[in-house]
Amino acid sequence: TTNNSYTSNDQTLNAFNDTHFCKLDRNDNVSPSCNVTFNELNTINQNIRDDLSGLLKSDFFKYFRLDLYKQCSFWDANDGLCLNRACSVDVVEDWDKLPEYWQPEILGSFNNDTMIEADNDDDECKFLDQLCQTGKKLADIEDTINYCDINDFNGKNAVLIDLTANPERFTGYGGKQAGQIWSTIYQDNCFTLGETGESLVKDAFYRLVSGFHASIGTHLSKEYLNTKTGKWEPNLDLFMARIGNFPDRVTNMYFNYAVVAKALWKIQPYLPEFSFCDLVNKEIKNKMDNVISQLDTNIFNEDLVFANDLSLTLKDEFRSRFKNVTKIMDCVQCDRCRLWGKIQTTGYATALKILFEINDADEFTKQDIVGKLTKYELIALLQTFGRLSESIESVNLFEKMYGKRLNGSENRLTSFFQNNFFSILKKAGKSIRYTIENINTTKEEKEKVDNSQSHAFDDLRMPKQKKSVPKAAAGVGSKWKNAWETETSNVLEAFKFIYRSYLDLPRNVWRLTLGKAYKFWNKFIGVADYVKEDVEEANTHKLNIQ
Ligand SMILES: Cc1cc2nc3c(=O)[nH]c(=O)nc-3n(C[C@H](O)[C@H](O)[C@H](O)COP(=O)(O)OP(=O)(O)OC[C@H]3O[C@@H](n4cnc5c(N)ncnc54)[C@H](O)[C@@H]3O)c2cc1C
Repeated sequence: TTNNSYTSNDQTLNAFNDTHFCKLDRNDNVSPSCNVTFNELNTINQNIRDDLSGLLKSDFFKYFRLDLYKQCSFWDANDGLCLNRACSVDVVEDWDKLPEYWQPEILGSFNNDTMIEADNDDDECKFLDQLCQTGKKLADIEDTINYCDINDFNGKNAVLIDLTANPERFTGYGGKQAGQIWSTIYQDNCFTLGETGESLVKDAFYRLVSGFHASIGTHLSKEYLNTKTGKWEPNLDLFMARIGNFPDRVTNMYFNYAVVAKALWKIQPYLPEFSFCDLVNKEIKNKMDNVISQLDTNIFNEDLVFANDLSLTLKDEFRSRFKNVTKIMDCVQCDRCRLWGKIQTTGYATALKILFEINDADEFTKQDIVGKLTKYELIALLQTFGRLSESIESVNLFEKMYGKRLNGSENRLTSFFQNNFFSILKKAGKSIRYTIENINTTKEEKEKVDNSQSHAFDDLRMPKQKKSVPKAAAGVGSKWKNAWETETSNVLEAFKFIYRSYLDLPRNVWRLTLGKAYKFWNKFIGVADYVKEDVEEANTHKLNIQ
């Protein structure tokens, strides 16, 4: 099933105009369980970005093993194959180029069966032991504390994949099949009724899934194929239609960032005990340390999600439902999407295991759980954090693009002609209508409208929309006086705008022509296009119509 072309249809443009993008209060906490604001997470993310990217591109973290042909256990998933080139995965075939610790002799034969079946003394066990220094047999790993199937990565059909050669981006996968997967995942959010703390657990589960979904949507909008230029570039309209217009989805991405960050923070004390193969050990540990030391415990309070009196059954249910989410990735009919879907769900599953299964008061369980993490869980955890880090960076990028478009500097000439006299008159007309309607609407009616626009998440404080029209005073006389003052100021503003626009026009046209001429000349003589169109800001005068 493919959904190859995305054009800005009317729905998108309307969505863009009515956007909620700027209505998130960046100084609010991300959620009741996170003692950190959106702004603080943005700063943390900026500080760790370079080290994290370097870490994820290192030979140790950039390879992953996965069985891309595992059968979907939920339904017959043969009704839609993604045949786009972008859906495919390039697997590693040139083994000679791989670092020593990924060589088949060290990994163990790919024809061996799953980990559980693996002989305790075989090379793969030794390799994993070397990573975590557990000295424990793999068959000992308790499956009752896992939030994913950790055998997924060792099946006989598992292939080795270089993640840097297969970035997560727009693939064209979508339609009924992808929709079915998402709706099945959201249905997993139906917990047994009547359990204590059910709503918090349900809320956490929903946020995790929605944040994961939003993060994918952000990546595919950030790296979208522009079919005209053949380049991968950010698509603001697509981002707004899928994520930007939904503050709860943006919030959920930040929530997921906090969850995974806290899990990483929790394993930091055990970092010296990890052994990442002699060659890269020190370098990897330094980088991990640089990243994790920027995080702190307040980012997320896992104890608030699973309340103390929470019954074990509800926790078991949470675990098995999340396991289902990781399993349903086998039904994704686009290999590239399945790869990243599996990595991220495994990353979340690992974070949940660290957060919810470790008993802080019991040092033995801590060491036991962290010590038994497999290489794949660790890679998935870091890669998932990397995906979320990029999502947050992208949200900030899209916000800048959004601001630019709103201020009209993206297309100055178009914006100039859009703001011609007639559209100003139209805006002024709307404004008069709005003023009169506002005067005639009773206080109760206004409150009703405001309440109907309230959002699903109570903890997400959305600043009330600023009313630019002055509040009508009690008397009818002063209402008409206010309306008259507003309208005269609008008419004056309109005339000022037109006057300034005609003054600025020759200069803006000259700058635009010069910019284009530079570009054309560079293209003609074949040098890099170093002159950006927005090098010089054009003179713009903002229209302040009320
Ligand atoms: C596991 C998986 C991985 C994928 N990876 C990729 C990829 O790498 N590249 C790619 O191009 N496509 C990928 N896709 C496809 C992509 O997620 C969309 O399904 C596809 O682009 C079609 O989008 P859509 O607008 O029809 O709505 P969908 O994204 O399919 O969403 C279905 C419905 O869910 C609701 N919804 C949407 N987002 C959220 C949210 N964050 N929170 C709550 N509700 C929401 C909306 O009501 C929406 O109509 C993947 C799909 C899956 C299932």
